[in-house]
Amino acid sequence: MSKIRVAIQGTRASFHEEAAFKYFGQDIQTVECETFKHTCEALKKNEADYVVMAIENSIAGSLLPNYTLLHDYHFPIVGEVYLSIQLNLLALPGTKLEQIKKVESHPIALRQCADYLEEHPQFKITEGTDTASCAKKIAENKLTDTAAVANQLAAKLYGLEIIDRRIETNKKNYTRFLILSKEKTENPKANKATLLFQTDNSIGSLARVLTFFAEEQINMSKIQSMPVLGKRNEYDFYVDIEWKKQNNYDAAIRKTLKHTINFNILGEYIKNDKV
Ligand SMILES: O=C(O)C(=O)Cc1ccccc1
Repeated sequence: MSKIRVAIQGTRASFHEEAAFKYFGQDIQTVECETFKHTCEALKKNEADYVVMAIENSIAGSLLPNYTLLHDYHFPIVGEVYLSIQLNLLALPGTKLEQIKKVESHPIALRQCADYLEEHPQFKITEGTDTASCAKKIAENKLTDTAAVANQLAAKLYGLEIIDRRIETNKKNYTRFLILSKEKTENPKANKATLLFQTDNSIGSLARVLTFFAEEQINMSKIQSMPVLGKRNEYDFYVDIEWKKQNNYDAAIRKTLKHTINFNILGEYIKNDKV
């Protein structure tokens, strides 16, 4: 049987692939894409079955351009995965820390080990497209003066050595990834949903909707607003909600539908408890 094809932004062994492994298991075919938009295009053109897309990081916050992609492509969200972001300094085997002059990684990863990098002012820092591509470049070009900030998976895949382990500032730092597919799948065990709607620009219009959730014992785990393109004072609200009883969810949706504009359920899926 052919493997599930999963599109990720970046290179094999990046955190996106680690997230894909956590959700689907290791027996998948990773489709490497240059940008997040390319991952959506791969799904649209049937070159992939799923997209794994980071949406939020505990340090860097929401990845706002990815909310725009959710809006524009409208692919159903079929799952989520939280990944603990554990960062290491990777170099060619046998390299000593004293030899390292340059450090390269994804901007979020660099930000997450800011304290460590400040302690080593001799490093010249460069941003790359993803953590794993920086590791791969060191291995392919045999760069003896360069290190990458990346995960253990990248060390293993590209034959690099971890010369400093767990260099992230905050050890409880995580990223939330969404799993997108082309088709909606009914999941009777779903206990979380992402909604997208607008409210009119009047007093209490959003507050009223939030009250419906409270009345139905529904927990709102996140709200993100994004301006509606070309319309001043109008916003799209992306709301994540969690429930215990299906009838509470159904009732809340019925009420919300009546009091919002352009109401959409972007996906109903199983909540991934944080790592
Ligand atoms: O560069 C990577 O490995 C990615 O997948 C992007 C990223 C970087 C840091 C934290 C989470 C995701």
